[in-house]
Amino acid sequence: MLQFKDFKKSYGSFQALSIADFKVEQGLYWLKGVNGSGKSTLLKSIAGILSFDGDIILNGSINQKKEPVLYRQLVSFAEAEPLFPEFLTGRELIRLFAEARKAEKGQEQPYIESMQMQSYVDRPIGSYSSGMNKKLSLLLAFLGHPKLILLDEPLITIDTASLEILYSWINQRRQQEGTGFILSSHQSLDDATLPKTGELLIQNHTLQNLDV
Ligand SMILES: Nc1ncnc2c1ncn2[C@@H]1O[C@H](COP(=O)(O)OP(=O)(O)OP(=O)(O)O)[C@@H](O)[C@H]1O
Repeated sequence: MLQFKDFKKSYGSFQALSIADFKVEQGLYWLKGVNGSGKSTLLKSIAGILSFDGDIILNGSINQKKEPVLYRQLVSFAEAEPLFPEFLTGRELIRLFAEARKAEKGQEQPYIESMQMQSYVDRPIGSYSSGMNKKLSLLLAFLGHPKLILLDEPLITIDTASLEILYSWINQRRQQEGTGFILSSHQSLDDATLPKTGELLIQNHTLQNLDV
């Protein structure tokens, strides 16, 4: 699903991550690591938001640096603490993302309904609570048909019922489209409704795969 080649990410003179050669097979992974270990840095690098040295390759051939448009259509990302333009409504933002990802018309509607966003999706985002904002960011990550969905701290802010809905979205995409997922979390999540392939651990600036 994902391959790192001579990957290095530094902030100024501080090297945050260094991954020589590492492959992540298709599946659902929990990305773990203590505060400051580099989880968000890694996810933002995979998403194409941060610059880095080396290469990240999707599905064996799509190099983020060589085919950035195609790559970004196939990899979506929901930030841990999303910030959106406050003057747009949720639905306006959904339309923008849907167009960029070439989503079919109306794809968002079942997601809006299952997450019970109907009452506020047409209101400006500036009026949203943090949980409403988080649900919107999760929905945006599912628009179109990405091959890989990255969710940074999906468990924070949303309530337990919404978490179950999110799990059902993830399971459905995995079953129907074979979508890959990398989810970061501080908490251990051994939930039978979300069978995982493995755990990725960031330690000492590098990445390990812990088989489960
Ligand atoms: N914009 C930045 N400028 C300088 N250093 C940064 C920047 N962003 C992150 N870092 C550093 O990179 C390292 C990794 O940070 P990152 O936010 O990726 O960790 P994290 O594992 O997501 O942390 P947390 O669990 O606390 O959210 C930390 O040492 C942090 O101080």
